[in-house]
Amino acid sequence: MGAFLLELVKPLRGRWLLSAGCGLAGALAKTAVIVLAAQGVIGGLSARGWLIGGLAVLVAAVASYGEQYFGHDVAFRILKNLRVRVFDHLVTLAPAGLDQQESGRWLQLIGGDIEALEVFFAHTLGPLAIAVVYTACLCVVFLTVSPVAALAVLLVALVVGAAIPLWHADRVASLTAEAAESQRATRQYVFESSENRRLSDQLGITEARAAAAQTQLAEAGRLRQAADRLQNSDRLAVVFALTGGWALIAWLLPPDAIALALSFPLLFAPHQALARLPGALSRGLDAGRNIQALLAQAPVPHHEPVVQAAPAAASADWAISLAHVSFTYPGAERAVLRDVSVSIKAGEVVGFVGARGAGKSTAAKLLMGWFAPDIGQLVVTEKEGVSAHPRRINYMPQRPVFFHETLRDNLTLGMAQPDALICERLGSLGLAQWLATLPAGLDTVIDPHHLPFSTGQAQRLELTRALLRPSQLLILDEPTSTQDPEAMSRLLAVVRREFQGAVLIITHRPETVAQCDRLYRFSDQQVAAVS
Ligand SMILES: Nc1ncnc2c1ncn2[C@@H]1O[C@H](COP(=O)(O)OP(=O)(O)OP(=O)(O)O)[C@@H](O)[C@H]1O
Repeated sequence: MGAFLLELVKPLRGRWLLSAGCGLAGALAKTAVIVLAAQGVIGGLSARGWLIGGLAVLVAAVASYGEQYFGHDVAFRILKNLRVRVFDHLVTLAPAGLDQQESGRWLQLIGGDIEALEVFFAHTLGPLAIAVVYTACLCVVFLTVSPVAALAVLLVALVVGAAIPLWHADRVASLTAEAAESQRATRQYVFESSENRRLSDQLGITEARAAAAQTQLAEAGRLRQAADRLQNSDRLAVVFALTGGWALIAWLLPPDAIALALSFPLLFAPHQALARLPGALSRGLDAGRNIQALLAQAPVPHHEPVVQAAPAAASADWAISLAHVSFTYPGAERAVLRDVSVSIKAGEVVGFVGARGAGKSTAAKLLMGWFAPDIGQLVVTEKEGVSAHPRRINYMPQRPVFFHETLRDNLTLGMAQPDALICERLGSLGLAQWLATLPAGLDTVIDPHHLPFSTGQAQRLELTRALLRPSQLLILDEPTSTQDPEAMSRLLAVVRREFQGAVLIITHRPETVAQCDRLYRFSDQQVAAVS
């Protein structure tokens, strides 16, 4: 873990050294100001003393600024680099690696964990390095007056900067970890609730979910406060340590070092800054572990089909099949599919039917090559001269997804498509009237949190999107779940008319089943062809 965290700071070590150097210079300059002030109070200060004091004030101010500037510069650069790395990695994990992952985990990683690392870099490594070097400098100064006094300084520095912060370290670490976990659960809860806001409204559970999220949020706050209280309670111990050290020093130092003795309790600010070390350290290490685990998660390689030549007399140009496939999800105990064979030919509309959880979507994911079968093969047969086989698959998931982009970009997903074609497709799916109501037509920006269309319209927009992307196999996962039977048969008629490739429909509804040329029924890990 330490190596991973150091590797993050390595490219920025120059700036980090500047920040730590400024911090050290600032701490030493402040110490000089305190001692010279004490000297001034007890017996007047020479002109040279005033000059040095004035310079020390200047150095302290400039160094403080430098420490903040370079320290935050390093922390924010690390934040940016990590966000880019995490995002790039998430892209490599999609789609199989992100399938069924908890949204709260991503939110916690991208929000909480990366920011905890920023705090970690800003408030642990720098202050620790400054405190260590500063202690050495302080000991050298006291050594010139009395070796025993230097030892006493070292002792007080160790008590204030190490022993007291470590006193409750275990308890603080566990409270901090609990607070982070509670925050993750809250994020998951809030995310799911806002995602399913319409459904929650319909079922009348919005209030209950909001109250539950509030309770969880309050619990995370309570745990964080408990950790803070524990760290704050150590302040009393610091006061005792400084008072004890002061008495010892006053007794040990010779009378001519009275200015040093007077200023003694004010010389340990860098050590007191370490009070938050255990909390920031444990949270930073925890966050580092989460991020490292994500970055170490290997992408599931796209599974390529076995390509075979189809006989010239074959009825279709190409076909894609699962041949005697068995499959268990990584980490799951029970196989979802056992010795399953399905096949889809060019031009067909095939339906996958069966109870919830029977493995219909899993079979579709295997056809798309998201996962490799444990046993059996993904096979594509194609006639000679058919250059592209159905690896160009369009998948319309159960839950429509929209981005904070214009309607045009939401539908084309960055592909250049003429507006006339987009409008024609929207019209054929019964959305022309709705389009006319939009203030800026295709340029209207869609806000995913305030969608300007119903759930049924959302599904038709998804279908428009699928029909706008050239593909050979269109997989529709529950495409008609929010449509009434009449609208649904109209939609499927449009798909049959507008789409030249093969269509695979995953469904529960008998009306949809009636539109299919052939059916496969999934049940109890098996599949049967229904004539
Ligand atoms: N990524 C995954 N990791 C682990 N288990 C999964 C994953 N995806 C699905 N499953 C499990 O595999 C089984 C089959 O799920 P699948 O989604 O294929 O069923 P389905 O027939 O499409 O159901 P539905 O009609 O509800 O969508 C279920 O028990 C599901 O919980």
